[in-house]
Amino acid sequence: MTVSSNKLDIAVLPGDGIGREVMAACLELLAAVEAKTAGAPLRMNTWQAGAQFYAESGEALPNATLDACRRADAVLFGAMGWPDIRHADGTEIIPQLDLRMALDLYAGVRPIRWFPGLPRILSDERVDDIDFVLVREQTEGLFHARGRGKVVGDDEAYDTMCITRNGTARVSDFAFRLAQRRQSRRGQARVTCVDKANVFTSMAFFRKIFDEVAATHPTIGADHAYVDAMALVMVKKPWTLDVMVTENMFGDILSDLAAGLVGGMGMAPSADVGDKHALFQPAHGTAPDIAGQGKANPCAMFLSAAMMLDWLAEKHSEPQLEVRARLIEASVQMALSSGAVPIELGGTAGCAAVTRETIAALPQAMKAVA
Ligand SMILES: NC(=O)c1ccc[n+]([C@@H]2O[C@H](COP(=O)([O-])OP(=O)(O)OC[C@H]3O[C@@H](n4cnc5c(N)ncnc54)[C@H](O)[C@@H]3O)[C@@H](O)[C@H]2O)c1
Ligand SMILES: CC(C)[C@H](C(=O)O)[C@@H](O)C(=O)O
Ligand SMILES: [Mg+2]
Repeated sequence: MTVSSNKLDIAVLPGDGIGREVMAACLELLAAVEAKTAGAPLRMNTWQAGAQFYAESGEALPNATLDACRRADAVLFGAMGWPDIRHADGTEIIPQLDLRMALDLYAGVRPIRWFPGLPRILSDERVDDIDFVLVREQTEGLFHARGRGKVVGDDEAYDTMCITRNGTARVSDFAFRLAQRRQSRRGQARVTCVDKANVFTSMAFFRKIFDEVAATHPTIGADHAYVDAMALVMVKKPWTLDVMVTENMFGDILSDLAAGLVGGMGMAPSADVGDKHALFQPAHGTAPDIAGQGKANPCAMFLSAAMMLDWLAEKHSEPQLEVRARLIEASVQMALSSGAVPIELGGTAGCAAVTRETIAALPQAMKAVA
């Protein structure tokens, strides 16, 4: 790690499709933010990986890229995968899953927040209060089956769910510690275990371990919900939710549902966090339907970069990086509420316009953050 030189190394992996477009916009924003603030400079180094790179070179995640991610202080990631580029078994080239495993990024942190001023998806005015975080276990669950699934004859196929004590305990503990930090801001906090413990042994085990961890955090509320019922609550009263922790596949599905509540995938940032490493990426994919058209909403990428700055600020005791994170959030809010409504939300602002307006809002955001 590079704290001694006071520079922080960021491995930048733009990936495929709109991953490249939102990453270019994000690097522009980060440079503009850095030019206006003190604190450690970020040294951005771009590395190859992804489906397109696989099609060209036969490698999805070259060793040089993986090593750079291991060495870096953080990884900033666009999106990877392309529906036409697949392995022989029909699955896709998605090296982000290899990165999650290699760097042991066990907590998928997916915050969902409403940005006032945007056209509402739900008519209820309490959507303004939507502010929850989905914490997704990311190293096991049903994704344990990746590369291990089997087809028997041509009649049956099996993928196996794996839930371990350690995997569940550490992600549950992560969720409670996150709730604790939110409690200091909001006055109360609750972690909901989202499972399917009414049917599956593995899920009853997940809940049992969650309950054991909850007992070690007596000041934070804890409850449970079945994943199907949670899908309903997310749509009917998402403003009641706080922190949720769930199995890998459930978290993948619910996080897209959650993004829909606040405008779409372009509003959903995320962080893949481990004990040593962290990777920051929008929750969305490469969006082949709009790639190359300048229509991508870069806000999720911008907000993921803000999450990276917060994580680096805490890890390296660099409060100026936290200021930069607040600046990005404030300027995104100002750009959105001053009329740069992304195409995804029914507006006319493409990737370039949202980026331009966000950068233009920086001076005003600096006054608000000061
Ligand atoms: N983190 C990742 O890298 C990641 C995540 C999901 C999917 N993928 C991959 O991406 C490819 C496409 O997957 P998909 O279509 O299921 O999901 P997707 O997230 O790429 O797109 C789903 C829908 O959301 C829209 N969308 C997504 N991001 C947007 C943005 N920033 N601005 C505006 N609209 C946006 C798309 O246009 C599309 O209509 C697949 O190859 C998939 O495996 C990668
Ligand atoms: C692309 C895919 C492997 C990935 C996942 O399923 O985790 C994505 O959907 C996500 O949500 O980050
Ligand atoms: Mg997903």
